Amino acid sequence: MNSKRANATVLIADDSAVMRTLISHVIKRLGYKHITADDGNACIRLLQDNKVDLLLLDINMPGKNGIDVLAYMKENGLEIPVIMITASDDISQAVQCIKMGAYEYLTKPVDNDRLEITAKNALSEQSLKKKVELLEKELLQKDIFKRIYGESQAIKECIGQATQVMETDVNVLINGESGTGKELFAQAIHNGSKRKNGPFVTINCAAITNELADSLLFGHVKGSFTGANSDHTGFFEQADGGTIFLDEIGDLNIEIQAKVLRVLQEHIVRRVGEKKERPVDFRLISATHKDFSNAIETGSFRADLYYRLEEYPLYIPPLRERGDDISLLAKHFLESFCIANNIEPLTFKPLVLDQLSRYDWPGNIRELQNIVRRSAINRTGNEINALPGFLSADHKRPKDALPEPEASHPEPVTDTEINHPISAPVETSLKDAEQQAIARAYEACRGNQTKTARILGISRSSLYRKLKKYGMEKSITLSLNKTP
Ligand SMILES: Nc1ncnc2c1ncn2[C@@H]1O[C@H](COP(=O)(O)OP(=O)(O)OP(=O)(O)O)[C@@H](O)[C@H]1O
Repeated sequence: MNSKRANATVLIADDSAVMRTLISHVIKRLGYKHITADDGNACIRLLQDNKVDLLLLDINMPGKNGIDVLAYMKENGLEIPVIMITASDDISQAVQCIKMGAYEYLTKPVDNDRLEITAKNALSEQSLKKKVELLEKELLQKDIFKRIYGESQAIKECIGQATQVMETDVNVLINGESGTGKELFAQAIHNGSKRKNGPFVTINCAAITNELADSLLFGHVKGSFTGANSDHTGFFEQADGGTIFLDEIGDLNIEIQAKVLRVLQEHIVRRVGEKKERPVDFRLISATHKDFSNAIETGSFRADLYYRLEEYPLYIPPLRERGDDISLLAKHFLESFCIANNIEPLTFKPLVLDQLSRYDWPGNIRELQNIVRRSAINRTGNEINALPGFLSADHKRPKDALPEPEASHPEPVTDTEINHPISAPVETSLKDAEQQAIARAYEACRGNQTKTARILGISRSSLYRKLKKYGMEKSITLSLNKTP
């Protein structure tokens, strides 16, 4: 017997003790676990408290009857197969139950062989349904993230997190260096959300001036100021039913921040020159490459707005932390370039791929894309064999430097490396101890943030925040680069 089905739990709900015993014997013989309820209310309680795979449900029970239980399951989205057990004069009720979604009905006295077959079929159909749902989800995920290339552990983690959050309506704050793909992720989250058929409105906050902010964000009515020649729908209203993406949110002027906060709290906008309030239904995704902790400390960014934006933080790692993704992306961009420009397929000489992978990519994927295009244009044959002066010397890593950390080439981290006792004096503050622990783990993992976070038992986003908070990111990176 399939071990998954052997673990199945069957709930038997019948007010007759004799029926419960008879059915339990059959279920036991099939190798399934069973629990029993003697009325409809007990059945609902057991459904609430247990993971039930199959329900055998009597129609006529005291308190809530079988039909009430079915109605409860429907209302609460409980998708468990139900086999109705009914007296032979209750066929019309049984038919009603099938219409309400029950899998099958059996009449009393229950024929054991029929019960066995029906229970087995119901469970295997259910497991097949779950497998199909899972496959559909995987296909959907592939489709949604199809523009995001990468096989590294780091990017897979980002896709995993984005998949989890996309079905919800929480605000997402995407953090990462410029050119890492923040906008691509924002779009993917929208495409995978229940708002996918609604608009996706992108605003570059750095480009919004104080004078135009109200009108751009909230709209205006004709004649409300000089030059307002017609009504204008603001960005928040344009995003009604969809997603608004506030890019470079860290650059939003402090005065505008207060206004954005109000809209986030109330989901109401008022156009300039109009008294009427308009409800707006949007989901907010924002992105920044900035360090918010400094901005909050210096008063240039409102803490209350930040906490609203960051209901779910998503950190996109820089390209240099994505190992083999550099070659993978370079080849992808080269192929796309050839197709788009109708030129014969080109390849990279291994030496060039090696040079690309030993570069720090301060401009991340955007920079890689540009360099691939330039090298394709400058090629002499079908193979790209040089990158004439394209890579800035400041960001090249010497040949004998440690390769950038990546999960697909994990550097073994020994217990002794990570389990150094923190030899701090008793009077050392918690903050110092935390800083030391992070520094040790970070160095032991050779700067691999994913591994560091795992070792410290915190999420990547928390690690990222802590590194920023202690101003450690840059100093640690520098010290790692100096490692002989
Ligand atoms: N994983 C990826 N696979 C393929 N293309 C990518 C990937 N990530 C980013 N790109 C491409 O790189 C470019 C930059 O991406 P994007 O604009 O999303 O980055 P960003 O982090 O929002 O940049 P900025 O901070 O400058 O706004 C785009 O052309 C995008 O299509």
